[in-house]
Amino acid sequence: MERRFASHPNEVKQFDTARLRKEFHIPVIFAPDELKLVLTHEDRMIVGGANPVNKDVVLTTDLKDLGVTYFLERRELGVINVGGKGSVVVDGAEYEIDFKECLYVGQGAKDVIFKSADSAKPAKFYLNSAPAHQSYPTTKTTLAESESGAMGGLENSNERTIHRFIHAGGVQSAQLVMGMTQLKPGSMWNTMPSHTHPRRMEAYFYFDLPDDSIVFHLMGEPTETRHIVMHNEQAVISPSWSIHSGVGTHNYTFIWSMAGDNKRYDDMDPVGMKELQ
Ligand SMILES: O=C[C@H](O)[C@@H](O)CC(=O)C(=O)O
Ligand SMILES: [Zn+2]
Repeated sequence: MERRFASHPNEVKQFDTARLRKEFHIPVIFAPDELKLVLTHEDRMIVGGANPVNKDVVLTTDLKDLGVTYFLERRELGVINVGGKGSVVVDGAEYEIDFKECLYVGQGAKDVIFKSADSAKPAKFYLNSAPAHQSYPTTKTTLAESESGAMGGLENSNERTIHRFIHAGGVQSAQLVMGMTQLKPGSMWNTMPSHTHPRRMEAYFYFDLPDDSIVFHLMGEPTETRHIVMHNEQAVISPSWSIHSGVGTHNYTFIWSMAGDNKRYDDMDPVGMKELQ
């Protein structure tokens, strides 16, 4: 497991492109038959992926990684499948998780195994895990069961549908909040006007993006914005003090996830358009 430390905004102001990418950009989420994990010290969120192709992928850890005997001993997990049909087996109970479906796995689950239904169309499980000191029930949510709503408009090129899976009013968790936003064709902007939430960090994972398209992800303090170029199926870490927004050369979908002091989706400090620099 890769470990990244947290960054101070005064230091980040000095970063060049390579350093910004090294600290915040996660270029590889899926590798065949592997579990890829990045632990950031921003609220100790883990961002990663499991991509079972020719064999199942097991959620493992060792004493050096988390200092526990099994991964979810003191953590909870959110999973969204962005690939072919698959399933997640949690302590012997199998949950079929199809494209854009979500599984929450509560603290204390000992054995978590990721499976693909068809190796020609492997499942791609995007993963987020946060520390948890209380167990909540393992729960699957389909797109139709999620709390969804329309946001934005075509005149601002940000017509999109938001799906909230794990949040205060949905699937219960200790601190993890997770959902997915799908942009309509012709809409390129997410989360503009932008916001920060000093009470929670956030991670974005961009997908449904053609190979020859990119997203300029925007980060930084509102008066010190920077960009990180994103390709399909890549993630980016947003510290609590940073905006997180983006504009693509094509429409796309992204998964957002947060960890921190509360689970209130609407707890955001809006940044006025005229404040941005
Ligand atoms: O704190 C919440 C997050 O930044 C996202 O949910 C924003 C988002 O999905 C969007 O505007 O499209
Ligand atoms: Zn946010």
